Amino acid sequence: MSDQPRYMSGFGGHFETEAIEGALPKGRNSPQKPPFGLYAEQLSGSAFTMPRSENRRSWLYRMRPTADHRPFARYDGAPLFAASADEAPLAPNRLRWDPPADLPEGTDFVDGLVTMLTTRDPSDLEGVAVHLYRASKTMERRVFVDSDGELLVIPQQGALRLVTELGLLELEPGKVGLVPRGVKFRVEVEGDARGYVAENYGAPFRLPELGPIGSNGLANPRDFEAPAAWFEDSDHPTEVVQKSLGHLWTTTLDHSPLDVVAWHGNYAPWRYDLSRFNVINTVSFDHPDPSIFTVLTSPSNVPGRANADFVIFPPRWMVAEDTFRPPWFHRNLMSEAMGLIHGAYDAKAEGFAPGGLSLHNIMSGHGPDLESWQKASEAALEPTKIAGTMAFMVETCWPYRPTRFALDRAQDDYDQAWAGFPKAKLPR
Ligand SMILES: O=C(O)Cc1cc(O)ccc1O
Ligand SMILES: [Fe+2]
Repeated sequence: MSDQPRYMSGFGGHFETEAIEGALPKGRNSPQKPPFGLYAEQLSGSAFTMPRSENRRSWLYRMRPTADHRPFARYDGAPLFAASADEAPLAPNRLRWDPPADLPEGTDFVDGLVTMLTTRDPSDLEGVAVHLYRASKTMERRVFVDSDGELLVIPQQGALRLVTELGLLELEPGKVGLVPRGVKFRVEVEGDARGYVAENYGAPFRLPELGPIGSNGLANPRDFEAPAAWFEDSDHPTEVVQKSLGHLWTTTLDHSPLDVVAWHGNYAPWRYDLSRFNVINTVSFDHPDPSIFTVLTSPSNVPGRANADFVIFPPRWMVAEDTFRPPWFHRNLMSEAMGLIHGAYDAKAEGFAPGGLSLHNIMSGHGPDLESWQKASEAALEPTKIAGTMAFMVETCWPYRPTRFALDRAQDDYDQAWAGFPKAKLPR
């Protein structure tokens, strides 16, 4: 078995994969005696009885059952992670953050997670939280697992290697990776890695419907890569840090739980290269709603009103005629958290740096800052390419609430982005 990741292509596919030939039972899920004395374990990411289109489960064939563990105790090694929202009433202000200068130093991925924005409670099975991470140490002899939601990892600086129960995923800025709810993993890093994590407590992310766009476009299913089976046979004590019901817990196993030798099913991690996104936009006039840039959506119970949308603003041509091309001024029902992987965002000339974050919550007025508005109002409307940039948005119907850490570090002059607009001149 090589330590070189191998991938299988397709979003939501029913995969089967074995790291050792003959490890995967044929024709049944739970034979009386699985090959080599492996344990069969079903991991369900949906209720058993959900419709086929919603049903997600995989069968894992592992060296020991997950059930073999001792009790969990409170974990306090990641004090800024799993923090709840600040309890004071939240003013309807727009908020923005520079990349925090005081993210944890010298930590691994788990201890380097910092919760910035939260919605709902994980036990609602709805909502999304936005975290930052800084990791300069590989997770040694420990793994993390999140019972509260799936994790969309969005690197901004530095490469990560996700060693998951189902296989290996390599990520670097420009790629995103998803670890499903309940899947254990450790993160290996070289150097100082930073980025964002969207933790989705609700329905798992899926590709949006394409409607009149047709059968191709936006994120295409074949560009998603799930890992082939990979395992480690280690009898070293291994710590499991688990996030459950909004808190962190720890227990230590006498082995590595990354011991899944074979698996099959449609509940699996994946990675996706954002540069594969097929951007659709106007070729005539007007700036369409940003829903055209949706990579993934987690629906809520209200049709069309997402629990969470992961939206990107990739390099693209702007050709609209007689049009104010950047985002227009707007107020929304949906709440928008935005991050920047690299480059500059076309609605913000200043103050929104790679690694930074902004929050435009329910009904708060926002849009281009003064400088972006001035430039775009006067620009010659030739075809121009927006290049060298990748911003993203985690949009949700549940208004965000920042943590204390976030509130204490918000820029104090963000409102100035929209100060000084000239008054319209009406005919006399
Ligand atoms: O910059 C923002 O606020 C995100 C955004 C972009 C866009 O093109 C249209 C609407 C919108 O909320
Ligand atoms: Fe917006």
